[in-house]
Amino acid sequence: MYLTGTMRINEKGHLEIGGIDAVELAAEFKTPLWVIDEQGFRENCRRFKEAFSAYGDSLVIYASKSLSCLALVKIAEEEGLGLDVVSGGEIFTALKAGFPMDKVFFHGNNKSREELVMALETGVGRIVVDNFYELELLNHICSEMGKKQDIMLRITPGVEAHTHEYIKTGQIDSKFGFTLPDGQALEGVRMALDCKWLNLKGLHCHIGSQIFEMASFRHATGVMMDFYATVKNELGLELDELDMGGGFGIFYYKGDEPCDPKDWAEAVMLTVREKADEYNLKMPRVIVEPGRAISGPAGITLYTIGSRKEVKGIRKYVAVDGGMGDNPRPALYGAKYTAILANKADKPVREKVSIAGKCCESGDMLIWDIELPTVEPGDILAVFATGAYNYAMSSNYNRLPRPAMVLVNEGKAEVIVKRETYEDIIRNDVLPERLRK
Ligand SMILES: Cc1ncc(COP(=O)(O)O)c(C=O)c1O
Ligand SMILES: N[C@@H](CCCC[NH3+])C(=O)O
Repeated sequence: MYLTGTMRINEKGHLEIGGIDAVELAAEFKTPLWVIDEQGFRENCRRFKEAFSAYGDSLVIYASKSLSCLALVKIAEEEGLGLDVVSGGEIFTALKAGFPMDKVFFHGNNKSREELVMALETGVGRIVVDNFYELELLNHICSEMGKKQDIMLRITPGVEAHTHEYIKTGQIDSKFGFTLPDGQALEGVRMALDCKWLNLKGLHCHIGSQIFEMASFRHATGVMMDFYATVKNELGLELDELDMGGGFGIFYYKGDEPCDPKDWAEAVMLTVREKADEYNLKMPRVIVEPGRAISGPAGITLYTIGSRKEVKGIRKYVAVDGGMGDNPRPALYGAKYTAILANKADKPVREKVSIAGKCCESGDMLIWDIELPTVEPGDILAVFATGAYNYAMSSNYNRLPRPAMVLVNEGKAEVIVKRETYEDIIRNDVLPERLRK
C-alpha cells in the first residue's frame, strides 16, 4: 500500500524510487532528504484530470499550498492543471515558474492589499473572495487600477466532513467564507453583483482535507447546487462555474482507505448534473483543487538513524537526523506515518521502536511504535507519503537547516530545492552596530 508510483524493492533489497536506490540517494545528497517521484506526481495529476474530464467541462487545479516550488509548479502546468495559490509567495512562485496566470486561483481569508494588487498586476485568473471586507477592498483597488477582475465567492456550506478538527473547513463555525445557512452567502452574491469592477463567475467551497467519504463531497455539492438555484430564483443569475475545493484523502497509515479519483469525479459531477436537471440550471464548469492527493504520495523523506535509547520494559527510542522541522504533522495533528528501513527493505521485522526527531521537544516524535528489522545507527529510514504539507510547513526550529528536495525520474536525480546552509540560517539576522564589540 505504501509503495506508490515508481517505488519498489530492488534486487539489493533496498527501496528504489524513480529508478534510483534510496540508499544511494541518501549517500549522494545526504539526509534528511525529501524525494519526489516525478512520474508519481505526474500520474496523480493525470488521474484527477482524466477522472473529471470524463464527465464534462472541468478544470483540475493543483493546490500548491501542499507543496510549492518552481519545478513542481512547472510540472503541474505541463500536465495541464490550473493552480490554487494562497499568498503573495505562492503567486510569486507561479510567476517565476512561468505558469499561465489566467489559470491561477487566488484564495485566502485575509489577503493583504499588496497581495491583491500583485494578483491584479500579474493577471491572476480568479480571485476567490472570502468575506465582505475583501469584496469592498478588492472592488476599490480594481477601481483605482481601472481593472475589471473575475472573482468567485467562498461559501461556507455548513457541511461537516469527518476529518481532523484542525483541517475541517466546511462547518458553520469556521474562519473561512460567507456562511450559507444564515443568509450571508446570498447577501455576498448580491453585493458582488453591485461591485461594478468585479465579475462574479461562480462560487467555491472547500469542506476540509484528508476526506475519505465521497458522501461528504456529494452532500456539499448538493448544498451548493441548491444554492445556485436560490441565486437564480432570487437574483435571476445563472452562475458559470462551481469550485468544489480539494480535500481528497490519501493513505498514510493502516485504516486510511482512499477512494479512486473517479469516485470523487462521479460524486461531484453526477450531483451537479442531477441538480442542474432538477432546477433547470445550466451545467456550470466544475473546478476541483486537490493538493495532498497529488503531491503527498509522490514524496518520501529519507533520514539517517542515529542514537538509541531504551526505557526498560516500556519503549525503545531511535532518533533520526530530522523531525518536526521537516515534518511538523505528527506534532501538530498527531498524524501517523508508515516507514521502512530503505537499506533493509527485504529483512524481517525484529523489533518495535519509536522514531524520535532531533528537536528539543518531547512532542517531536515522528512515529510511535513501528515494527522494523533490527535498527542500527547509519540505517536509512524512509517515511512514506511526505510530499504534502511537509516541506510546505517546514521550519528552522532549533536553527536546523531545511533539507534538500530532489526530483527523481528514470534513474536520474535533480535537486529542486537546495539544502539550507548555516549561512542561510543567519542570512536575515541583523547585529546592530552597538552590539558589534
Ligand atoms: C481552498 C482550498 N483548496 C484546496 C485545498 C487543498 O486541500 P487538499 O490538500 O486536502 O486536497 C485546501 C486545503 O485544505 C484549501 O483550503
Ligand atoms: N496542513 C494540513 C492540511 C491543511 C490544508 C489547507 N487548507 C495537513 O497537513 O493535513
